[in-house]
Amino acid sequence: MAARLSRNLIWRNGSWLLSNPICRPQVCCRGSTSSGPRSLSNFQDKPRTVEDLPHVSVMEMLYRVVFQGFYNRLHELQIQDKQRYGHIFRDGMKAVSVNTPQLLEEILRNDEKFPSRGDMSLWTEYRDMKGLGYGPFTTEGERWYNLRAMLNKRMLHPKDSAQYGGVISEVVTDFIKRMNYLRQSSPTGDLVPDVANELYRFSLEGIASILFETRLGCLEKKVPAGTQDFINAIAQMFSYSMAVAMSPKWSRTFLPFWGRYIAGWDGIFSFAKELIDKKLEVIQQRVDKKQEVEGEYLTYLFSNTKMSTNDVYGSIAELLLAGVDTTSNTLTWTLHLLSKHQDIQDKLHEEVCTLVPTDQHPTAEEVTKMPYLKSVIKEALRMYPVVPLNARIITENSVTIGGYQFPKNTAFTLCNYAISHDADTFPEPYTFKPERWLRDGRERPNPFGSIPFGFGVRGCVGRRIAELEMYLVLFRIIRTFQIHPDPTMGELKCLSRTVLIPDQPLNLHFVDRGGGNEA
Ligand code: HEM
Repeated sequence: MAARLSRNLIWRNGSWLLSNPICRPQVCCRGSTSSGPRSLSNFQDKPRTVEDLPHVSVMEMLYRVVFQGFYNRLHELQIQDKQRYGHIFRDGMKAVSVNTPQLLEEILRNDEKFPSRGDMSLWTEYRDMKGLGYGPFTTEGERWYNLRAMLNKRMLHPKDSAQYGGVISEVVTDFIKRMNYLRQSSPTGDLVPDVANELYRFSLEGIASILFETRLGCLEKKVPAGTQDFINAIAQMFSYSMAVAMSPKWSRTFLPFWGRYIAGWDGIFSFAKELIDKKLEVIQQRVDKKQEVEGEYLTYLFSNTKMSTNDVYGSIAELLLAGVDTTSNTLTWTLHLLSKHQDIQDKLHEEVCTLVPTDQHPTAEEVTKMPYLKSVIKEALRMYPVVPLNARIITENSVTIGGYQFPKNTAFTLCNYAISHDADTFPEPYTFKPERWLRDGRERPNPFGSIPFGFGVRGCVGRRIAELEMYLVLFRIIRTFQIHPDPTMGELKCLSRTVLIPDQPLNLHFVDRGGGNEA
């Protein structure tokens, strides 16, 4: 995601550009306009083309992003752009932005056999330099298709993810213990500072226990040194990616960004390789002794697919990177929203207490059948779509979207944030209302109004695992604690740093509900 977002703002040869700019249309065009979108009823005999769209000039985009400070509030810019330029327009990077559920559906229904989100050279360059394999983010075309066929198994279907319920439950138990330790160490006896950081540790521990089949110790009082280096390496790689994308290649020898960016990747891969190699050794020993080889995800990749070790390195690293910030920030926003809505929290508490006996931990099957719990997460993802922006490039054919005809290789920017705040689809779009998603006879919103995990064959491979992690941990947090806001904190705002993150550390009070089962 980071590389994709950075791609949107790449400075090359003195100008901002998108690596896959729109081709010049071959079809007839009738003059351009920047005065606003034309309604579909204006559609006449000849198809309208990209030239007929309202467009944002490069200078205007630069002014807003750099001088008006929207570079870390790109989600807000989506809302402003929608008001200014309408539902479909050419953005400052020459891609076509869409911001309604209907247009999003039109684009995604045109997904090809091998859908593409666009250039990932920021990530592939490192892999090429070091001779490493590509993972699901960086691979394209038929190779991507074959890779996904292997990765999807044991991950994509709810039945596949359910098998990780036990592993995740153990991580949840350690997380609750840690929350207790932190709150009890606080001056008030119930305050947990910087909840997002704790949820980051939880998500990393959770995904690593599935992928590497090993525990990293992120939830221990002191994180082991190797794990801490790995966490720092991820942060380093992400924090220098924008600077690397924006600086010309010739500056790499004297500006510090490239070296630090590469050092971040080195740290990520060396940690992942060490764990993968250890696992490979264990599997090999079992194979040599003709013993049955059983295990979780990594064992499956090695023993049931034809993936090379190099490709496993590439895929595991990308799964890991995609799975931590997304899950942890979604949980952060969910807890923030629940702390502000005690009525919704009470309703959720009632559901979790009714459906599972209080002396038992919930199973994967149980949590995935809880309508209110699922609606709470779905609504949090609607209000804070952690990936606020996505993309598609239609490479094979020309395509008609919203009555406009586009040549092949047109890049589309999918404005997830503006779409999921569309007032026609979601009345009171800035109000937290999990009820919107209940299947209790009421009319449900257009499904393309909120697709936080993307869509189709290129959609999120980790969706079911992320959902399971979030349901299991939220269930046990709500059963154990009542969450209250910290009144000393100011209003929590949202920043777009590849994913949507809070603009300040979120502190919350975790008041023991007195059930006695975990506290
Ligand atoms: C709340 C949690 C998560 C959200 C909201 C999320 C969202 C997304 C989105 C929007 C995409 C792009 C899909 C598209 O283009 O249609 C994506 C792709 C991806 N996600 Fe997730 N994700 C989450 C968790 C995870 C987890 C836990 C993993 C790993 C286990 C993961 C692995 C991936 C990978 C590998 C891709 C690229 C797939 C491809 O290009 O074939 N994600 N995710």
